[in-house]
Order: sequence, then C-alpha cells, then structure tokens
Amino acid sequence: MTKQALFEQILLKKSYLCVGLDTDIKKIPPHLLQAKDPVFEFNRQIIDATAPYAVAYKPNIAFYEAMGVKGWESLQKTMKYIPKECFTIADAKRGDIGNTSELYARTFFDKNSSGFDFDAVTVAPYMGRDSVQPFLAFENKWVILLALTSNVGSNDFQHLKIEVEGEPKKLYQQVLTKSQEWGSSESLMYVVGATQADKLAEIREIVPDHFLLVPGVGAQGGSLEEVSRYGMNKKCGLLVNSSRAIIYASSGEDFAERAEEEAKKVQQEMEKYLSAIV
Ligand SMILES: O=C(O)c1cc(=O)[nH]c(=O)n1[C@@H]1O[C@H](COP(=O)(O)O)[C@@H](O)[C@H]1O
Repeated sequence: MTKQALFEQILLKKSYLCVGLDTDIKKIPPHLLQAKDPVFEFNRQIIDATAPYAVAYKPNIAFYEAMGVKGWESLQKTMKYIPKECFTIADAKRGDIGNTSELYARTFFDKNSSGFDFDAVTVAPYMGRDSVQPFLAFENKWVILLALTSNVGSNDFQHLKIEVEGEPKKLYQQVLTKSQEWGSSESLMYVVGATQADKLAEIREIVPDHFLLVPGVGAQGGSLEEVSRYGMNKKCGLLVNSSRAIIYASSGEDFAERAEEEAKKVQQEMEKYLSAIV
C-alpha cells in the first residue's frame, strides 16, 4: 500500500487506529476454546467488530510463534481474513546480517515463499544499514524502524547522549537521521511510543513527512490527545496502535461487542483530531 493510499483510508474511515492482534491463548474467552482454531476464531470476531474503525492491524508475531506450527497456521488464516483495504504490520522486530535479513523479509513479504503478504514489518535498527536494506528491497513494502520505544528500557540505550560530527545528539535522534539515507517516507516509518509523546514535536522536526507507528495508548497509559497534538502532520502521519485495551476489553462472551465499543471510542476521538487537517 502506498503512503497516499494509506492516507486515503484514514480519511475514509476518519481513523488512524491500528488494532494490535496480540492474541494470547491464555486470555481468550473460555467459550472459544472449543473452536477448532481458538486463536483464529478470536481474531475473526475481533476483526469483524473493529474493521469499521481501524485502518490497520498489527499481529504481534511472538504470540503466534509461541504456539509453534499451530500458531503460524492461525496467523495465515488471520492474514487472509483481514480486509484488503487495511494496512497490515508484522510486528516481528527483526534485523540481522544482510543474508539473514533477506530471509526474514521473505518470511513476511514474499507470498510465494511463505504465504505471507504483510504491508510492513517492524525492524530493529541496531545492526545498521545492511540489516535493514533487504527489507527495503521489496517494492511497495514498508520497514517500520524502532526509533524511540514505549518501554522503560528505552532509557538504557535510546536516550544515550552521543556526538555525531561534533554535534551532541541522542541515539534515537541519530537513528531517525541516519536511516533517512536508506529509504524515503514512501518506504520507511518509525516506531515512537505514546509514552514518549513529549518528544514528538522534536521528532517531527527530524522526520516531518514520515508515518509514525505509535504504540502505548490504552494499557500502557499513553495519551492519544498528546500524541495527536504533537505527532500529526498534514497527511496525518500517524498510526496509533492499541492492543490489550481493545481485544481484551472483556474476557467474557461479549468480548467482540466490547472490543467494538472501545475501537469506536478511539475512532471518535481520532475523528476530532483529524478535523484539524481536513
Ligand atoms: O513495535 C511495536 O509495536 C511496539 C513498540 C514499542 O515501543 N512498544 C510497544 O508496546 N510495541 C508493541 O505494541 C503493542 C502494545 O500493546 P498494548 O500495550 O497491549 O496496547 C505490543 O504488541 C508491543 O509489542
């Protein structure tokens, strides 16, 4: 999906919500456990309930990998079920030496090889240019590079003060600057945690045109209002992810209705913020 097509979906649905499919068999409502594939059945109902309010879905690969072959099958079925107009993100946080990254890229992007046809994959920047480029080599696909993550551990490395050509910088700022040599805003997005919303205005100075994937609203307590105020650009430029707050809004038989209510609530708030740019 192109950047413009994604923006058009955002305008159409008046939403920049990404629903995170962090589907944990231990959290699935008990009545679904008799289904042939409980993980897929849960996802199917969540997708049906939230698709009018979401422009993107982000299965977190760990939740599927942890179940072995069965998990990969549930993921395949889920991917086939997600409506075609929705942007899909494999949240895999990969990155390795070039020839290995090439295989990771094939895993998520090459339908003929793996059966998967995600629009985007999350990638860790730590190993540098040659670890990211194999993902960027796929046309019409996206790399979402971890820039400033939502967790407390982001303080360990990402905020470190460094010096680049005599200029003082933070490590995450250099990730944003350097990676722009590798791909454009048509193929690269960045992860910025919602819990780091106070840094968004400054991040926008470095990457004014790129889309940002912003996880951390809902269960992690980030503010959608602040993220939108400081992070939105003229073409929205935001995909805000919420996983647990939507998919586990209820652990009972009404889980899909409650997920719909939560997704709708977020979408209605987003519609308000979008009115500033349309
Ligand atoms: O890359 C991510 O999606 C990600 C980056 C980050 O900095 N923080 C973060 O929470 N995530 C992911 O976003 C989702 C957040 O889930 P909830 O906290 O339940 O909304 C999880 O799948 C995380 O792995």
